[in-house]
Amino acid sequence: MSEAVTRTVTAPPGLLASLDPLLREWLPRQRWFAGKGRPVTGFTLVEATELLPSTGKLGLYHLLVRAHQPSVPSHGAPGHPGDCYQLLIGVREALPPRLAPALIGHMATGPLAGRTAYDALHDARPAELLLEALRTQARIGGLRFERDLDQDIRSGLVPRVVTAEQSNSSIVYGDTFILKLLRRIVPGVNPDLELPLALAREGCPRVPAPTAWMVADVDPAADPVISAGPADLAGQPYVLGVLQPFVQGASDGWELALRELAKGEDFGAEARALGRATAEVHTTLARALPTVTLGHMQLQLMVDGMIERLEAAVQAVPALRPYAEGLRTAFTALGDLAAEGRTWTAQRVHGDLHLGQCLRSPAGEWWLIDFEGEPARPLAERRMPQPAVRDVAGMLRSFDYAARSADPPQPDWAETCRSAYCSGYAEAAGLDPRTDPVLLRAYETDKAIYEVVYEARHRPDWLPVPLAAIDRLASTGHLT
Ligand SMILES: Nc1ncnc2c1ncn2[C@@H]1O[C@H](COP(=O)(O)OP(=O)(O)O)[C@@H](O)[C@H]1O
Ligand SMILES: O=P(O)(O)O[C@H]1O[C@H](CO)[C@@H](O[C@H]2O[C@H](CO)[C@@H](O)[C@H](O)[C@H]2O)[C@H](O)[C@H]1O
Repeated sequence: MSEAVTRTVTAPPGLLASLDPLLREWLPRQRWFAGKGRPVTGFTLVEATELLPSTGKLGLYHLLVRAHQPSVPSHGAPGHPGDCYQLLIGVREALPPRLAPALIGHMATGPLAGRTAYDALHDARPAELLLEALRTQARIGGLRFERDLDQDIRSGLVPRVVTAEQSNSSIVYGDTFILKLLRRIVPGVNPDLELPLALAREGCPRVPAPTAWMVADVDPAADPVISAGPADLAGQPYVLGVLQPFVQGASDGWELALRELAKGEDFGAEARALGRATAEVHTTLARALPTVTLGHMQLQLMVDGMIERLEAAVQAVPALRPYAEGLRTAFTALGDLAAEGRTWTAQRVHGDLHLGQCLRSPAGEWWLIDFEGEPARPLAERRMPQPAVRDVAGMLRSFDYAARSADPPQPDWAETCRSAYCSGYAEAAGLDPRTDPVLLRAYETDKAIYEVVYEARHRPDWLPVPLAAIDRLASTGHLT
């Protein structure tokens, strides 16, 4: 800790007021904005830290803001303060052309009137500043930068922002590290840091070990979610970002699968290796963190949750309505098994496993990333032990997604992958997920419903992909 740099700084009063009209327009256009399709009517400032003073050529502010959206059902509830977003706001006299895509807008009023605000993640200097803060374990205002001292962080690595479609935002440093900055921030232990740290402690080679991380200590009185919420949240840090080694030259499983499909090539061997990698991660998580036995009551709660999500999805996406009854049987069948006395082991899982979360290094090793879980679900739910089959179902859905995205669709390709994946999983875990078909079907159905809602919200052109699966799952109970 001797190297730690501590500075106490807050952003100028009135900054949020000047940004308010710009952010109302800019925020909803961002890929990572969770409240799509509904206007933002204002903001609450949860945290503001000046990283570079605006007196210089470049001002830099770290903000946590809650976006008010009264038309979002939960946000309409009395006192609901809206989702909290992490913003890194750069302020310049004028934007150089290379930063034009990062423009937020020109501030007309307030302490920085006449200046231009932009998303500073796209700019090298702010990105360098974050890495340096992590390297030196800085404390700046309410921001705390922590690191694993056993891993070396070289200074001066050149940053570049990742332009891929993401739920968060990432910066790659010299092909050595990748910093993921979470966008929607939830107070409490974040599985995207918690699980990779636990896996690293156990020496699991399938997951990049966190090198450094960034958290905010927020004044409970500044965040309406804490001041009005459960007492155990007060004092919990807000996890803002995680730095981890960059797997150089890696392709993600989704790209690879599409490439093989386009060439008409078999993906069975890779699917099998992926099954083994998933099982290795599951086995390690079960060793590192508590497991529980789910009895009738817990299972019934889980089934109720699935049915509630189905009902909410039918409301949100009317195209689901004709399938609702068929889909429901997947969940009631699971409830029936539980009522007969079946029990299941539950453990910590990835929670949103799909081909895009798997990276293959040029040496052919598979890595799993992004342990955040499904971002839209409450943190407490994402951190609950669950049957490991949940992740298996996510991957099985992903093979179907890839096969459906091919022109023409390739159902046999998906079937080969699905089977190879389960065999690989069984080899490493000693348990074949296909021996539990009712649970697997319930989870595949739950995931396909989630995907329908996700696509309707984020990528409406993709909606036919999960809807095709819904059609089969509702009528036959099988995906293929
Ligand atoms: N350790 C890593 N090495 C190489 N690339 C990575 C690594 N972690 C993430 N990526 C790349 O960044 C993308 C986004 O990362 P991810 O954790 O999935 O973020 P998000 O939650 O925003 O989707 C991944 O699809 C992958 O291409
Ligand atoms: O990677 P994220 O954590 O952002 O996950 C979200 O976005 C995914 C899409 O980018 C989405 O995954 C769905 O589409 C994939 C193809 O693009 C497919 O491989 C997955 O099987 C399918 O679920 C994911 O559901 C969502 O949470």
